Amino acid sequence: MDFRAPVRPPGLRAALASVVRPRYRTVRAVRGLEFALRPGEVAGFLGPNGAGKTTTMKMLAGILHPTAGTARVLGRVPWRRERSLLRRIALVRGSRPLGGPEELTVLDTLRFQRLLYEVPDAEFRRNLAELGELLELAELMGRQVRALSLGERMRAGLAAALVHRPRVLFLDEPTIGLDVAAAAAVRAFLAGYAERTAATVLLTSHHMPDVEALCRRVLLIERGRVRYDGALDRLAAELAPHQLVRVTPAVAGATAEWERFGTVQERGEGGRVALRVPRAEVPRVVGELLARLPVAELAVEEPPLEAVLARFHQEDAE
Ligand SMILES: Nc1ncnc2c1ncn2[C@@H]1O[C@H](COP(=O)(O)OP(=O)(O)OP(=O)(O)O)[C@@H](O)[C@H]1O
Repeated sequence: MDFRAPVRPPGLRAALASVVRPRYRTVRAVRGLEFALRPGEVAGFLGPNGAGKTTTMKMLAGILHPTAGTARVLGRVPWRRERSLLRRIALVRGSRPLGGPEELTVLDTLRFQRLLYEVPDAEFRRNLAELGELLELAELMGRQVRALSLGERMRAGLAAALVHRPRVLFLDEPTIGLDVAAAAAVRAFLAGYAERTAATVLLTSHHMPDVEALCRRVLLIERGRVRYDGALDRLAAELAPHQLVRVTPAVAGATAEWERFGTVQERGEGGRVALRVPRAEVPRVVGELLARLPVAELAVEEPPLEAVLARFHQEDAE
């Protein structure tokens, strides 16, 4: 997917010139991206800023027409915008949870969605009752959208996106900007929704708790291409060249020359340490530690996903 982006040099003269003779450059946002989701699957779609996640989601939701390539959602080409498809999918953007006029109340916004998606009356009332309860919308129904906080907007936006019971859900950073409790509530709601309705979900988020709560499979993209497609719990093993070896000495305060075994990452009470050890050397290091030191506890862990991705994103940017 290429964008034709205007190029505007700084300065008034250049700004005027660009009105008369605009110049453009081509931005390649997504290239050769290939993946398929099984029905009912909930997959995380990860990658650094600008990797092409939102562009991909917009194409799959029928909002953007790609300059090359093809895709199918529920067997249809999304950018043909067939009503039968649009009525079975939804895109929720955390940065803009509710479209439509801000003067409408939440209830009117939901009614507007009902008309747009031609949801039969009985089904609308049933879905509304369920979503209203799960998202605690009772107090918000009569309020104007413009007066809602970000967290309230997100709850109302989810109800608006789900009132037609989409089979496929594209979630673009659904917890962005939410406080810890609101983000946890949205996560719990989404996990419940996916399980109850068996919807297929593609989720982007820079918050690992979202991904860990919802997805067993993740796709990691980098500059518009798939870099990893597999189980979430194998992602760290795939990307991180080291593991953490946590050691608690049997005798409090007993130390070793830790630097001989790895890089000390943390020190705790009673001489506890966490060592960063190159993956291939972990068996040898564990063997040596056990042989040389009275050890009360020893554990080998994958490094935290946040740290692994942060390092990966940084390398990608370099
Ligand atoms: N309308 C546009 N015109 C020009 N370039 C665009 C346009 N939309 C996106 N891009 C560019 O395409 C690339 C991919 O952007 P996209 O928004 O898909 O990334 P993303 O992975 O969703 O990033 P983030 O995590 O920051 O939301 C970026 O380089 C971006 O600047």
